[in-house]
Amino acid sequence: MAEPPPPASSPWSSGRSPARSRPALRGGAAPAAGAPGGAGAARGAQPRGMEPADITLKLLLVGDSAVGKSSLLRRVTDGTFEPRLKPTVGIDFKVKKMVVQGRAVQLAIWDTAGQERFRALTPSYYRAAQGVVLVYDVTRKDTFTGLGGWLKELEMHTTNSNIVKMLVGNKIDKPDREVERKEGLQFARKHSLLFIETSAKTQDGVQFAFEELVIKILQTPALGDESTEKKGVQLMESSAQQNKGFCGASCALI
Ligand SMILES: Nc1nc2c(ncn2[C@@H]2O[C@H](COP(=O)(O)OP(=O)(O)OP(=O)(O)O)[C@@H](O)[C@H]2O)c(=O)[nH]1
Repeated sequence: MAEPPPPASSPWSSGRSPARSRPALRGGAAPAAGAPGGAGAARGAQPRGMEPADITLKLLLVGDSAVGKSSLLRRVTDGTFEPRLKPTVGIDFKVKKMVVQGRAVQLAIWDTAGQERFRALTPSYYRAAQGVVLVYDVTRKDTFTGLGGWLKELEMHTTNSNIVKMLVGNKIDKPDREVERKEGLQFARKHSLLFIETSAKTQDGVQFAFEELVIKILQTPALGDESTEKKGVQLMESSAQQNKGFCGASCALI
């Protein structure tokens, strides 16, 4: 079925991601924050049974290269996992529609490249984000020790002082853990972050992480208010009921 017609000025135009291998940004020609570079609008007949989204939220995924940001994005939006995913070039973007606490929410999730050579591209994307998912790999200590740098970068570039930050320790399915859960929890407490451990491979904690982030954003008045405009975006699915109530060993939200 065709994607719904987007509003002319909507940044969430197509719900489709630019090709993963295509640099979304080149030569400093960054699209405005909130506007996916080159994402064309897929126009078509409005499917039956859709409800308009109450809220649109912009979320960012940041963290070192290969920690699993794109895999988390794929898992939460498509329900898939690719064992040999290529590194993100520039910026990737996908839309996730969910119902959280009875409210139709549309998430525009931006996946930034972790590789150093793309770092200069990302600051403009931090603008107007309501939530950030800061990801490290529990099997690579260096990705954990580097978190301070990511927090500094967030402080420097985010325009929203109330932005909700979630720390995610990913790849808990792997046996060779280098970062204990309690270390992640301590770091999260120290920096007032939500915290959860996940596996994009097995999907443990993934849906729950995004739901909790959304709930926290909705509970933050300055963020909830500015994002509650109806933007005419249509919902085609409601997936928030999946994994409802998941809170296994990996879950520790503060
Ligand atoms: N076992 C396991 N492998 C994972 C998991 N998440 C991601 N991977 C793998 O780790 C590799 C890197 O994952 P990506 O999702 O591309 O990492 P990224 O953080 O987006 O990397 P950049 O695009 O370079 O910033 C891929 O081969 C994934 O298949 C996980 O939860 N468990």
